[in-house]
Amino acid sequence: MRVFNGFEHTAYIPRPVVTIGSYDGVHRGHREILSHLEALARARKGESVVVTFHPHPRLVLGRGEGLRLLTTLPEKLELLEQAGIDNVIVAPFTESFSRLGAEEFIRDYLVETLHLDTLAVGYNHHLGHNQQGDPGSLERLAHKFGFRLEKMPQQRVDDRKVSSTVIRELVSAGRLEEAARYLGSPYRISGTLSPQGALEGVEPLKLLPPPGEYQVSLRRVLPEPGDFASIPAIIEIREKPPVTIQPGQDCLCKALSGAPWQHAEVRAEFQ
Ligand SMILES: Cc1cc2nc3c(=O)[nH]c(=O)nc-3n(C[C@H](O)[C@H](O)[C@H](O)COP(=O)(O)O)c2cc1C
Ligand SMILES: Nc1ncnc2c1ncn2[C@@H]1O[C@H](COP(=O)(O)OP(=O)(O)O)[C@@H](O)[C@H]1O
Repeated sequence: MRVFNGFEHTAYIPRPVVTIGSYDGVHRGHREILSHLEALARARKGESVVVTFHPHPRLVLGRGEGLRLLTTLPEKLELLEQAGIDNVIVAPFTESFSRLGAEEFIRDYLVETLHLDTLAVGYNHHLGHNQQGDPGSLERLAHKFGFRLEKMPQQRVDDRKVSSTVIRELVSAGRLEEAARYLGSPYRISGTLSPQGALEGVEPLKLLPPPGEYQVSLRRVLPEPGDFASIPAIIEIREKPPVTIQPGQDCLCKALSGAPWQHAEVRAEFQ
């Protein structure tokens, strides 16, 4: 998978089949779009492209109060790679970028820079300034600029709509099995293992489950020959400091002293 930092750094992509969004969590609704994107790219003899934003739009637009994310950027990229995506463009989301209208954005970036073949969006997708570009106006723009538009129906699990918001609520309530069902894979956190077994450097914006002890399966992000694929561990999420969260100070991996992966980047997957 190729990752480009911004549109100005993209290389040539043949017949781009594109989708756009925050993709926080890369949940089952997202995955449906992604597998459709892959199938379309193969059928069109092109390549799949996910355009995602960093930082999360809500943090830039002043609606990020208390927002915690299901995935850090590296976690999101790993999940997109596992989904078989060919290219990801990480668009720096700034205030001035957010002021672009849907038409301007599509013309300048998707048509003139990428030369897109197809745009695939979910049933409720909005883009552009103040989210003015709804699926109806995207249809008009597809006609005007001559690309194909594919709209995906809503995905439900247990007869409930899958969304990043629903999954954030489940994780916040410690309902990690249900969260995993909506995500399509276990909820995970990443950090560096200290010799004392603490998980350090956890992204401050990462959503953590409530304080308590949890069974996890721990694995090295970059496995080395001879590594166990994963080892069972218990993670203790501590009460968060009241004002700011210092990276690494809010969770502790117990029962790992003597574990072989000190100083290594690890992922803990909640059971
Ligand atoms: C060019 C462009 C401009 C955007 N401008 C805005 C904006 O003004 N306000 C906004 O909320 N989202 C904006 N977005 C972000 C998307 O609409 C994004 O999908 C949305 O913020 C998702 O928000 P949610 O997670 O709160 O549903 C823009 C996206 C693009 C591509
Ligand atoms: N449950 C779902 N079913 C189908 N598509 C979905 C679902 N949830 C999100 N999507 C689509 O995934 C794409 C990326 O969504 P995103 O911008 O991350 O917002 P969301 O917070 O809704 O997941 C959008 O095209 C959106 O319509």
